[in-house]
Amino acid sequence: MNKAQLFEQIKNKRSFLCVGLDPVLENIPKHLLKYDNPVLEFNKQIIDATKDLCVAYKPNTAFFESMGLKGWESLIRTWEYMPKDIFSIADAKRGDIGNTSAMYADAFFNESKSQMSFDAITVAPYMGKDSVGPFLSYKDKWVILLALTSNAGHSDFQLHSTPQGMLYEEVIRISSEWADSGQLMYVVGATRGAEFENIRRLAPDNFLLVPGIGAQGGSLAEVCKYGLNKECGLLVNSARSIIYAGNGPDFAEKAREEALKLQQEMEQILLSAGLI
Ligand SMILES: O=C(O)c1cc(=O)[nH]c(=O)n1[C@@H]1O[C@H](COP(=O)(O)O)[C@@H](O)[C@H]1O
Repeated sequence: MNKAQLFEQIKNKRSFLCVGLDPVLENIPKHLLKYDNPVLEFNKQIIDATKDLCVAYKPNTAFFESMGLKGWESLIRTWEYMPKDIFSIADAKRGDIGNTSAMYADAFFNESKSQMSFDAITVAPYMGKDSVGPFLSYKDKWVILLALTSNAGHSDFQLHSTPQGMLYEEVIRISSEWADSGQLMYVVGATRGAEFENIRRLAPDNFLLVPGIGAQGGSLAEVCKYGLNKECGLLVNSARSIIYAGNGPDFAEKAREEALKLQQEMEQILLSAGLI
């Protein structure tokens, strides 16, 4: 999916919500345990309940990898089940020397090898251009580079001063020479609302993947104040606050109610900004 198609979807659905699919077997409703693959059933029902309200799904691969063979199967089947007009993000946070990154890229982009072909993957920038390049060589796919993350530990490295500015600013400045805003997005945590003005100066046209709304306490209004651009430019992710809104037989309806609240808030923001 290209940038224009993503923006079209945002306008049509009046939403820039990304639903995080981070299933934990112990937390999913007990009545699903009778299914052969409870995690897959959980994901399918969440997708059915939210697909008209969100523009992206982001399974975090850790939640699948931790379940071994069955987990990989759940990830593949979940990807297959996602409507293909919805942006799909493999939140895998990969990055290694070039020939290894090429294998990671195949793992999430090359359907003929791995049975999955996500639209985007999250990538750690730490190892530099030759580690990110193999992901970018898939020209119709997106790389979402970690810039300023939502966790407390972001200050350990990302806020360190360099002669040119903070390290996360360098990540954005340097990486923006590797690909344009049609292929490169950045992760910026919602918990860093005040930094969005600065980030938009460095990356005016890139989409930003913004996790940290909901369970981590980030504010949608604060993110949007400076984060919106002329093509919306934001994919705001929430996982736990949506997928675990309920844990009884009506969990999917509860998830929908939470997603709807966010979609309605987003609709007002898009209207106020004159984007719809
Ligand atoms: O890359 C990410 O998605 C990510 C980056 C970041 O800085 N913070 C962050 O929370 N995430 C992911 O976003 C999701 C947040 O989930 P909730 O806090 O449950 O909404 C998890 O899958 C995290 O791994």
